[in-house]
Amino acid sequence: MLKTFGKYIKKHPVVYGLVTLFAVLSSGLTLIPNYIIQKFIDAIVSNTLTGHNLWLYLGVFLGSIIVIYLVDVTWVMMLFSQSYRYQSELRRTVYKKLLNLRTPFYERFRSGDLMTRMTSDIDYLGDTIGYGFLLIASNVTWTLSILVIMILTTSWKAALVSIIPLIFFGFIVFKLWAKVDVLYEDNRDTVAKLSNEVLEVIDGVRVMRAYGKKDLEQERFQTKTAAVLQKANNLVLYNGAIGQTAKLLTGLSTAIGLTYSGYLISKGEMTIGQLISFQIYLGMLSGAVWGLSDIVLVYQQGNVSFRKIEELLNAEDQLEKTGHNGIEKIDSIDFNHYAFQYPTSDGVSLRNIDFKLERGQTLGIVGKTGSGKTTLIRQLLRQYPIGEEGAIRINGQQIENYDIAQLEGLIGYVPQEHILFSKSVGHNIRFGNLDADEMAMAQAIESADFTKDVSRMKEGLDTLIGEKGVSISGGQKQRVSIARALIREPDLLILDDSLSAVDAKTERAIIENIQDIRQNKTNIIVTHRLSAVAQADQVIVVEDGAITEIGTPQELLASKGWYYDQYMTQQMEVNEDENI
Ligand SMILES: Nc1ncnc2c1ncn2[C@@H]1O[C@H](COP(=O)(O)OP(=O)(O)OP(=O)(O)O)[C@@H](O)[C@H]1O
Repeated sequence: MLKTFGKYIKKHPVVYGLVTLFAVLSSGLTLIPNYIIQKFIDAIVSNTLTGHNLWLYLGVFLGSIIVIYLVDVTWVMMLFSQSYRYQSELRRTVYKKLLNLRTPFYERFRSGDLMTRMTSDIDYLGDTIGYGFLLIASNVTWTLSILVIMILTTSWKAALVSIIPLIFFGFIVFKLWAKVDVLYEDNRDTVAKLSNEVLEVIDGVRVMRAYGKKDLEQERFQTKTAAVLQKANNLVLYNGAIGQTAKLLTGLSTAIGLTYSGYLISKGEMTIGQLISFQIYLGMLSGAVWGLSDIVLVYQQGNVSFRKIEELLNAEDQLEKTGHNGIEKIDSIDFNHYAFQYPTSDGVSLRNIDFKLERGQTLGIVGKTGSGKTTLIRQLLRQYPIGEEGAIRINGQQIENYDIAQLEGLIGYVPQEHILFSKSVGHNIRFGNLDADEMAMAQAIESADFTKDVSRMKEGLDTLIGEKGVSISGGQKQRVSIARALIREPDLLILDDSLSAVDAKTERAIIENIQDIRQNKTNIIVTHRLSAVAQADQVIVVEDGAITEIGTPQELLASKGWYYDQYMTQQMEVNEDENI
């Protein structure tokens, strides 16, 4: 951490140079009022105080206080505004990293943990570089200045005797160093787990209520907060122990100093003014040492957060690096005896996948739940490392050779779980193509069969849809997501079970619109409802990660396999529905 901070400080030499200069200046100036008090008392005791001297002392005293105030305000302001700048720069860097990481990374890190890193950890780091620098700059220079002035203007013997307990305090703090680090990490991790719990509960609050688990969840939460409290108490115990030890030892230091000073006065080696001044210095020294002990806590807290942020910044998503070949359009997609296994899985999830899709064609992917349909789609989206067996080729070249961002730019993907932002309906659709004009918006909305829904909304496209689209229906969410993909006019459109929440008639209308407006573009439709792929050029049936049937819908019907059985069952269901 210190190395990284050092680099940052070197990058801003003017700010930190001035801050250090002002801190040293302030420490030096802070000693002036005390020195004036010493002079003033000695003048009274020795009966040498004149009116001129009195005004002089008062002037210097007040003047130094004002200058100290101005110097302190300036350097503390400079220091903290720089540490806020550090926080915001770091937050931007971490955010950029998060945007670049892919699925395997997000399977390893939980949302609550990531939130804690983005918020408290970055805050702590900002505090460390700000408050930590302040503690070092002011307390170290202050401690040294006080010691020097004590030795020079009061009694070096009394000064040396009095600092013995303070040296002992430094030793205790050093011993507790490692323990405090462990406690901080423990405490922080428990808080991160709790944040995760809160996020999950908020997400699933409706399910929880529906299952009558509110009280149970409350109890579980209480247990977790009790654990957080326990960890916090451990920390408080150590923090308190350090603080109280500091108080005890500084008290001891004062007592030793006072006794020894009394002895020196009786021997005529110290004046009353020096004694009072010495005691004030000793009080200041105790404060400075107390501040130095705070450095340990600030450092340890910052260090724990630093490790968490470093872990994020160094994280890999286990994906190969992006290729460098550019790609402007997708003319063909070719899976060649391709196999894939999830990094976290024991078994193979796709085996011997072999098919070819030409530009302008529509491919239907069907099969039982959990058979591997989404897994197959994820390969085209490069969400996971490419499997070691076989190949995926686009326009005849291995997919991994292409620049991922360019490839992503050619694909419009509508996932199973609809991710909507808590903004307006219009914003969510336009997100697919920020340059789209009103005509393109209207066209995409019409093709997604969403025009009527918009006209029924009081605020039209400006209707706010709340977090995760809470204020619109499941079918509406699906159609907003489809409109968002269509407005992009992608070379390849992938609908991953994206029509499950709309009725058969709406589904038919959307599929017809898509085929109509997307001539000469490629579509992949993953579905459980076979009617959605009845017009596809090619359909594959996936079972247990392998293609078991492939052909046109008519060919699959004729071969009387799974597709045929499923088709007949679904036809019967449709007939029953129509008869009701
Ligand atoms: N991230 C993952 N890590 C490990 N295994 C996974 C992961 N995602 C899915 N799987 C496994 O891969 C298999 C295929 O899952 P997939 O989601 O591709 O099925 P699917 O055919 O799309 O199912 P559904 O029709 O229910 O959406 C399942 O056995 C599933 O448990």
